Amino acid sequence: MNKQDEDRLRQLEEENRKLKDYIRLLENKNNTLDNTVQPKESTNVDPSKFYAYQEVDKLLTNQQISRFSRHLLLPEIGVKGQAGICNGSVLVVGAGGLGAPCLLYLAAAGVGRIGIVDFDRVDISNLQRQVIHTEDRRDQPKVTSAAISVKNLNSSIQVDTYDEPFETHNGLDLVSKYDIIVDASDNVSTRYMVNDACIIAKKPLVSASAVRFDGQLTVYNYGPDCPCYRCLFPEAPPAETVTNCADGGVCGVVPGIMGCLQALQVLELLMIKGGGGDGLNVLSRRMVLFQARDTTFRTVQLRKRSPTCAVCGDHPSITQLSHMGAPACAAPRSFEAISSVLNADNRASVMQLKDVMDSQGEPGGKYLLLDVREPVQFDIASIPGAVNVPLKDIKSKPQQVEELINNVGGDPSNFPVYVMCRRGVASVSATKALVTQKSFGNVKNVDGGIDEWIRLVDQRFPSY
Ligand SMILES: Nc1ncnc2c1ncn2[C@@H]1O[C@H](COP(=O)(O)OP(=O)(O)OP(=O)(O)O)[C@@H](O)[C@H]1O
Repeated sequence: MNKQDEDRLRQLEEENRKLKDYIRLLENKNNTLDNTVQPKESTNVDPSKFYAYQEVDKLLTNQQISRFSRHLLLPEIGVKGQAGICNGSVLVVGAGGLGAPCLLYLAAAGVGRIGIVDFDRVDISNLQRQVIHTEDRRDQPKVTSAAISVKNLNSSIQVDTYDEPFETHNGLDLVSKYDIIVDASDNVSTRYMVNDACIIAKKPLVSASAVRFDGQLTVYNYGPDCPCYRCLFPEAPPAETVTNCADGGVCGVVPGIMGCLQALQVLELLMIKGGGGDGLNVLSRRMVLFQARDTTFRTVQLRKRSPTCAVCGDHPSITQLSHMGAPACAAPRSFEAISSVLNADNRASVMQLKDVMDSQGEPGGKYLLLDVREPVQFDIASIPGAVNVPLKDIKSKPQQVEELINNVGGDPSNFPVYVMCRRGVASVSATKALVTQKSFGNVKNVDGGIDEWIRLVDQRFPSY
């Protein structure tokens, strides 16, 4: 360490010591004001020595000084940084896996006004990672549940709840009410809408995603040459290439980590806005990639803002919000609509499958029940007698199915094959793949799959 650094360090230590004394003094003063607490005797500190900290009194209340003292002790945060946090406002889109930890840390850090927008209700499968919700709040709006937890943590902040989707008609209005926006949603359409709204309303956007064991984080629309989401992804990816947590799964801690990192970026932005945040580098034009399998973080440089970007480019064509892909809260396509592409001969209802099972016994010798889910899902639960051949194998090696039929002495040209999956989507593809093979003469998709089986036949089958 050089002499200059040593001097600076000594100076900081001295300032910290004084600040600690000052905080102690104020704590004593607060306690005196609070009649339930006996006043502590001040040590031998003379308040007249602390004229240098008069400014503190103006930026933060005494209660805030006591509450956030551990922040104030950090030179990077200091009084101005904390005041920036306390006076700041943040809108969090999505109170799910990312939003839950992010909201809790924003509240704990004292962000003055927090807006929460989500249209969903608390489901038991959320609790594995959405730590802001609780068992007794099942079926409650997520925004209400999140607001309760946030207020329990810090009653002094203002919480605005929006029990509705962030949409084309309300997005701009919502964004314009807050300093910083957090995208904690889970779908492409919302990502584009939130991005575009932030560009149009000139707000920094802290964006993250988490699925399986992977997380990503960046800050858009902040600093010179910073690209926006649309600069990086001008076209929405095909729907079938996007994996969400409900289908792909997610290790609960991963969104926890990424949501905390989002909170950190928000706090840095607010500190800087308040005039503090010395030495803090906001994650703009860089993206953090977290890989939980071997616990690695990687930071990659992002390309510059694109001058041809449709929303932040030199000649933007987008000035209003619109959808890229299906709206987040639109009802998913019904299984009836999905299976209607098949001929009636190639379809069976779950009740028809049940009748076959009741009359002919478990699948095996007289008919085949092909479960085309991934093995990891088949292992969760399956119908007795079902055989697991994942969709990709059916497409690449349909002869596997022929072998299964041959093994029980059947003739593929008329042996009944029922094809099933979780929701009746993959099974339609599998049925189509088998039907196009001339060798199979009696293939039926089980419409609606296991979800429908649970609804109409067996409620004891675990839903996931
Ligand atoms: N346009 C939107 N407006 C408001 N909230 C949204 C929007 N799009 C997504 N969300 C919310 O973002 C949250 C994302 O959370 P998460 O990724 O953990 O998924 P989930 O839907 O809660 O759970 P799962 O995918 O396992 O069913 C959800 O609560 C969802 O309702």
